[in-house]
Formats: sequence, C-alpha cells, structure tokens
Amino acid sequence: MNSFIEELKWRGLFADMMPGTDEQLNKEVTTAYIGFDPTADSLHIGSLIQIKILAHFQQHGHKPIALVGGATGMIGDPSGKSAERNLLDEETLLHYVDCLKNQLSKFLNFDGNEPNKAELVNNYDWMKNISFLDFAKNVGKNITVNYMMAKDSVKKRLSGDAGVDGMSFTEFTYQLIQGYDFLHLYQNNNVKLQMGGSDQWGNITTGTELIRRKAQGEAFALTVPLITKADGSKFGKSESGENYWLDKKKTSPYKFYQFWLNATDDDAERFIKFYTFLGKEEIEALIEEHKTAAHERKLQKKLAEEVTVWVHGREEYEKALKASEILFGRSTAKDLVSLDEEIFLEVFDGVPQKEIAKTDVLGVNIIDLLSEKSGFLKSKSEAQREIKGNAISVNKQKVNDTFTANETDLIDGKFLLLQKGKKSYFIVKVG
Ligand SMILES: N[C@@H](Cc1ccc(O)cc1)C(=O)O
Repeated sequence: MNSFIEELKWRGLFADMMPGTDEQLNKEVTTAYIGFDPTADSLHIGSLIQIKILAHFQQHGHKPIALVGGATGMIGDPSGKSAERNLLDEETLLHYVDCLKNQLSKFLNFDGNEPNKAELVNNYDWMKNISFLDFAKNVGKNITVNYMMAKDSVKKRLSGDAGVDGMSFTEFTYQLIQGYDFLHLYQNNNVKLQMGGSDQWGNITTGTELIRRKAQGEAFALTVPLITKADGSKFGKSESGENYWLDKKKTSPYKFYQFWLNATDDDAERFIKFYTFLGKEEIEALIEEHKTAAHERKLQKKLAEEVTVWVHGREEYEKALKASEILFGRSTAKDLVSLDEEIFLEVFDGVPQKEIAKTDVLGVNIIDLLSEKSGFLKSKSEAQREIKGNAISVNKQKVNDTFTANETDLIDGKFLLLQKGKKSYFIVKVG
C-alpha cells in the first residue's frame, strides 16, 4: 500500500477512496487538492485535519494544492447542512478569502525549488469569467439531474423530514461548481486527486464523473473521517457553542492550548494521532506511559504542546504554558507580574474584579485592602483571621499581616490578584 495512505490508516484518518487511488499515488508524484470555503475571517479547528492531510501528502513527496473557494463561498455547500445558508456580500467574502489565503500559506511548504511545492488557488479566478449560459451548456449537459439528486446532500434536503429545509437552485448547483473546479484543476494543474472530509464524497465524485465525461480522464477521490468526540459531543466547539479559531486574535493561543489540554483520555489517544506529526512508535510509547499515570495528563500535555506549536509557534506555546501553570500554582510571582493583561484576564476569566484608586491600593496594609478597600472579605476581623490561618495570597504568594503592595507587584502595571484559600480569587484593578 502507498505510504501516504498507510499513514492515514494508522492515524485513523482514512475514511474512503476510489479504486485506483493507491496505484495512482504509487505510480507518480501526484497533485491533489482540498478546498476551503471562506465562511468566516479565519479557519477553525474543524479545518485542521484537512490542512494536516495536505501537509502529510506533501511530506510523502506529493504536491498539495489548497483551494480557497472565492466562488463556492458565494453559493454555500449544502453537504451536511440541513438548512439553506445566508449569502455573504462581496466585500465580506473578499475579506474572508484574503484571511484564509494568509492562514493556509503558513501550513504548507511553498518553497519555489521543490518539485512538489505547495500551491494556493482561488476558484473565483476561473469561475468569474464563465457566463451562466456557457456553464449551463458546457458543464451542465454532462451531468443529469437524476445523478445530482442521488447525492446525500441533495436527498436529505428533499426528504421532507422535520427540521430540514428544501433546497434552492443555488445550493443545488454547488456540486457542479465544485465538480467543475476539479475538472479545471485536472486540465490546468494536473490534479488527479481531490481529498476532503467524508461529507465531501458526493461533491468530489461529481468532479471525477465530469472529468470522465468531458476530458475522458481518470481522477480519484479520498476522504477522511469527520472528527467527533468519544462522548458524541461536537468536536471543536466550546461549551457555549463558540468555535475555536486558528487566528490568535479570535481564539488566544492560551485558550487554544487549553482546548487540547482538556481532552479526555479517550480523546487524547485519538487526537494525538490525528493532530500531531509524531510518529507511530513515539505515540504508542506515549500512550503506554500515560496509562501508568493518567492523572499526570502527560498525553494531553504533549498533544496540546504539539498542536499549539504547530499552529501558533513555540513562543506562543511557551506563553500559554506559563499562563496555565499559574492556575496550578507552579509559577512564581515574577511569572505572574510579567503576564500581559490579555492573558492574565483570560486565565482568571470570571473572577470578580473591582477598580480601586491607586492610592487605596499601593502602600495600603493588606488587612484594609482585603476588607474595606476591595470588599473581597466582609470585615477586618475576617481578614485578620484568614491571614493568621495562612490562607491569604497576593499574586499567588502567601502574605502576612505586614504586607503592603507596591508598584512592582502590579501585574502588567494594573492588577493585583488576591486569593483566599485555594480557589477564591479577587482581582483588584488599579485605576
Ligand atoms: N465544499 C467544500 C469546499 C470546497 C470548495 C471548492 C472545491 O473545489 C472543493 C472544496 C467544503 O465545504 O468544505
């Protein structure tokens, strides 16, 4: 079997392929593509597998093309969707296309000297010049409506099931446009294979069919499974339903890191194969080691490290790690003071906060600060009692009743972190 397919298989990243795909990859350096529709100004965790497949493909000596769907993004892929999508206005769409191009270009090797260097294309570049009449005549004629209607993405929407919308002609044409992309890339870029999530099988095979009919050629399809969590809940969304984005301005590297760190043991075993580039032996050894001391969460830590470094770089990972350690008390006051505001507030998300004038914080005795100045504790006597009981920390360091904060104690020049016992926090913001 071809080494790329073999790798997908042991990683659990193989869903299906057309007969002959294996032989094609063994025969020659093959060009394959995966498309990404611009539905937001960033890709999210849900697209990481597709990106990684392209990267593996390149590592195995083949040539990857990442396609940004400037044209298809205008239409909206009905695959796996139960309701019609809203159309984007052109300005928004163009912006999204730029964002995606930028992001995708960071993940593959575009080095000009390699024969299998990656390429980035935008289907709007060839679709924009095709008139509707030409498309209807030259493309539509090769595929029957019967054939198109037999696809899952269409069947589902015509089923009349509760909660499922009908389908506009716009979305119905989507598979033909994606099919035409494949034909175009087959004819112009020597693309012989299209890959994608398993929900893309229908669209991809419309393309191979079109290539067969219009170009008398043979092209192939390979799909990867849709990622789910072991407990059946949706992968890649926070509890409140938000996406985890790849753009660090939309999801901070700290949050991103936490996402992987919080994987269950079952998920961590799967995800480390899916989402890291570590080899089989190393992963198997890690899993074995993890089983002997699962509470140490070594597997999750390795997973979170590898993926965060891959997506955000080592420096951002180090920062995320440092921030995470603060919560678990494995950091020094100096680490804390050097955090920037954004990370600090993220780590202590949800902790009550009060803004207090500088003169009521700096140089003020801790008993007063804890009680009347901040209101964190109800009274001076409570403050005294807790301090005696050695339960009070400032910036994660235990303090006694002589403590007063000064300028150098302020986190990013603005905050002081008060704490009672293990878990009760209060943030003083110096105004
Ligand atoms: N339909 C794909 C994106 C895509 C767009 C154009 C293509 O030619 C290929 C794939 C998706 O929604 O994920």
